[in-house]
Amino acid sequence: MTSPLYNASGVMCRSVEDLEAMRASSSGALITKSCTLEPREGNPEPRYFVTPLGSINSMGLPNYGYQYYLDYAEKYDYANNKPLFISISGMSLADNLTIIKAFHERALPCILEVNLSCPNLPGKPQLGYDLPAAQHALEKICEFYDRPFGVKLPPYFDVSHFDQAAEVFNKFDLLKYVTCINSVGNGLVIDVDAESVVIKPKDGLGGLGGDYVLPTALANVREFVRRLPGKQVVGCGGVKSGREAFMHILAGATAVQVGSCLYEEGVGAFDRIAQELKDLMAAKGYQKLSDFRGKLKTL
Ligand SMILES: CC(C)(C)CCc1c(C(=O)O)[nH]c(=O)[nH]c1=O
Repeated sequence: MTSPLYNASGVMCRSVEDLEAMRASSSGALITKSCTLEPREGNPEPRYFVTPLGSINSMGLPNYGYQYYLDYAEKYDYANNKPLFISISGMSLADNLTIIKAFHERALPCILEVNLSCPNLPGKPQLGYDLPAAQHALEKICEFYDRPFGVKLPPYFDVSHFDQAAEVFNKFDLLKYVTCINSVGNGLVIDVDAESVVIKPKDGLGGLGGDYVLPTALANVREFVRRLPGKQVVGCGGVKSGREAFMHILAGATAVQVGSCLYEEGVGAFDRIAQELKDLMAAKGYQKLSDFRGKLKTL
């Protein structure tokens, strides 16, 4: 069976070496690091920090520029390999459109995923939190892009925001899936002994991953599954064993991404988590994911 697990964008996917390690792993797919028009160094280090409860990062979009990933996508052997997703996070709408147009011209089988945590105009919230701007961006993309694509969503925390966001996404038939969630933004991890923050950028503020975000990730998956008929939801956030993968699928996820845990454990995480999920399903008498997908009970 093809694994329902793959990497969260940003982890094990910046270089061709990373991508080839993902392709050789037991994951069911792979996604690239969000790319920009030009290559970027990213933020000063330390910019990723591991804690007992997960991770905090302010990488700053380090990537080799979109042509690097376009080149990888052109050389990719789609007939004999798992699906390839390309994450796009231009520094402006114009950059996003330039990048998407370049991929569109090549008509490759890879699937584009627009990272809505991408920067907006200076001083404005990220696109995912500026829904009129997100709708405008999606309209400009769909003026020419005519193939299925997805978006990576930041976490939402207010029910009205689930409603407003879903209202935008439901306007776009080619938007076939959403990935919930990106890291929980602007957390602050403190080292008591050093009396200091743990990452250099943004005076220590960074996106949280791991155990910190699991309940928020599950809520976003379940709420968007309910609100986006005909679309799929990919679960991301807090997956470190078969149990969390099971939770995401029970909440309605079609597939499940692994970020912080993959960063720490490496590609062995895919084998371990898939086996744990298989064992859990067997113990519960489930043969396939659709036996329990979206069947979370309420009280
Ligand atoms: C936060 C941005 C730098 C604007 C986008 C890239 C990104 C980063 C990153 O490159 O810092 N980290 C995340 O956890 N999620 C992301 O979407």
